[in-house]
Amino acid sequence: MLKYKRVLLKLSGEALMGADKYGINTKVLNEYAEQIKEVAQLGVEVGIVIGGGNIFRGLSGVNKGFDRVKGDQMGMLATVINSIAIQSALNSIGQKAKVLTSINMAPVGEIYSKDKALELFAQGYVVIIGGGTGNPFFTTDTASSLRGVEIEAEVLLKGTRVDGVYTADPEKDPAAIKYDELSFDEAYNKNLKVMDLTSFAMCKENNLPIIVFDMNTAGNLKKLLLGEKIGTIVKNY
Ligand SMILES: Nc1ncnc2c1ncn2[C@@H]1O[C@H](COP(=O)(O)OP(=O)(O)OP(=O)(O)O)[C@@H](O)[C@H]1O
Ligand SMILES: O=c1ccn([C@@H]2O[C@H](COP(=O)(O)O)[C@@H](O)[C@H]2O)c(=O)[nH]1
Repeated sequence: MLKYKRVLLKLSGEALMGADKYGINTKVLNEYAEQIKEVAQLGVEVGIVIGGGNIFRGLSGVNKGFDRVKGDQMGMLATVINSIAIQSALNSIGQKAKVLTSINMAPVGEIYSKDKALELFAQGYVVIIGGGTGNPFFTTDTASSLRGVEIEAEVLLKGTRVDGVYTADPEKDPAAIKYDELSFDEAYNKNLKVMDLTSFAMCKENNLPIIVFDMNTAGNLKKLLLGEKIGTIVKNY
């Protein structure tokens, strides 16, 4: 039996690079598409927000002399490129999927609205929301909490390349210890950098639990949706 009927899946842009140094690794892309199709076919309504770190981040632009707002706009466009890639990979394996964008850019995708997203869910589409929040100075983590709350998702699934939330960044500190669960307050107060603070705050205020899990292990997404305990859950207690 399904544990969650409607979810917001946040995918890491950086994880989409796989072992490459830049851009989209098609093997990873296709594996993600297979996992998403598998749960969509079970009847789960899946909204997706994907990052852009495999292509461009506003802050790295600042280091190279770009104006922050322009850099962030470039970053938001990077998330649209990733969104189109996911849509295309899903379509090629027979899964209906559409991109909605937070910035007006038809014909790439229709402009995002809650109503449009729900209409597409009812028609069996996976809905990919590109362009972040549409505003600079935010991240796709915050976009995923915002869209997750808006579409009334039951959970925000953060699929990434680490298998949960740790006491410190596990990619930098081998002594870091994994949590099975923790509260938003703990995550916020300990400044655990797996999600940004704005995103944690938005989920806390709106009571949207987050599960951080390893999206690079095939089958994990399905197991989660069927109720298996994978990754780390962050929620209100
Ligand atoms: N306390 C922590 N626990 C787990 N991961 C952490 C922690 N602190 C930092 N991280 C890092 O957070 C990363 C996961 O975040 P995310 O999926 O947003 O990746 P990203 O590189 O920021 O991708 P994006 O391209 O979407 O911005 C992990 O790869 C990990 O290195
Ligand atoms: O609402 C948003 C979301 C994203 N950005 C910019 O895009 C890049 C890529 O997103 P990540 O979450 O870092 O993967 C981000 O660095 C910002 O520059 C944005 O401006 N507004």
